[in-house]
Amino acid sequence: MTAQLIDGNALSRQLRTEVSERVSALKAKGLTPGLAVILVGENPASQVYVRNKVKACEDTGMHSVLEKYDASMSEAELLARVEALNSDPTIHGILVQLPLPAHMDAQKVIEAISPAKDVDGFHIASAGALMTGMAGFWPCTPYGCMKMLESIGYDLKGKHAVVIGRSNIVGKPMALMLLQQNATVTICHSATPDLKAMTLQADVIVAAVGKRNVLTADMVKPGAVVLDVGMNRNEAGKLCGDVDFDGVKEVASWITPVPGGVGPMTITMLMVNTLESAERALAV
Ligand SMILES: Nc1nc(=O)c2c([nH]1)NC[C@@H]1CN(c3ccc(C(=O)N[C@@H](CCC(=O)O)C(=O)O)cc3)C=[N+]21
Repeated sequence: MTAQLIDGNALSRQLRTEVSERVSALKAKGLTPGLAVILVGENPASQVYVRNKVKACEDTGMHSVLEKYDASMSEAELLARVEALNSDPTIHGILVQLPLPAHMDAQKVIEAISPAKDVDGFHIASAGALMTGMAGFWPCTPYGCMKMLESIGYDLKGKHAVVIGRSNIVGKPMALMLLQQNATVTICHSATPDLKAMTLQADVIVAAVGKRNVLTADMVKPGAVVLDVGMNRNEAGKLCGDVDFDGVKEVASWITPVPGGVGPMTITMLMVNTLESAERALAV
């Protein structure tokens, strides 16, 4: 058997078209959604991601501001920039690109962002909203994974979902979103003694570790749905995920590729959150 592809580029195009239409409707009411992206330092991967985010804004008709600062910027200066954007009425979403330089406390900077503009969904208020089912912003990567499952008409009710990885940005929020859709959820991590015994029971597997070949074909139940959140490079410098794609695609029913899978969906959900924030601002 060969799995069908969940195409993150195609789904992103479709969702971004819907976003563009809602952006036009807001503009007709006199409001242009705006995203501010702050990049501190010269991390080459971050430069690429940030450029993609700004381009996605332009493509959907949103306003965007990219603020680039030297790695020597002080934490106090960054906090002052965040404060200024919090009170800027043309900005509905604020994203501080991670990782930040080592002399900064990333969580402290995130907590300085107004929860109303926390389109990354990293603020403790956003995490609390997700946990309790209140209105807030969902972190973009797991949110994109949920949209991918929705796109294939997958009903999570009564299914067993196994999440590999427990980060605040992907693993933990992913588990909560799957739980909200009535899946039985298992979170596996570096201290899980027998990962394969867990994944073999899974109807849905989300691999979010940041290490190649965490999931191989022998670990997957035939017909399972596999979502690959990994962003790694192989020896040849080629982008690859956490899943041994060539092996697992022979066992799974659906699988996301890397590149062209969860990555573009992350950016799409950032657009969705920013639009949503602007719509909420208008509703006030
Ligand atoms: N505050 C903050 N929010 C983030 O959302 C955030 C962050 N910091 N720091 C870095 C990570 C990484 N990230 C990616 C988003 C899209 C792709 C993506 O579109 N990838 C393409 C390939 C891009 C390429 O060729 O390098 C794909 O998978 O097809 C990748 C990585 C967001 N991040």
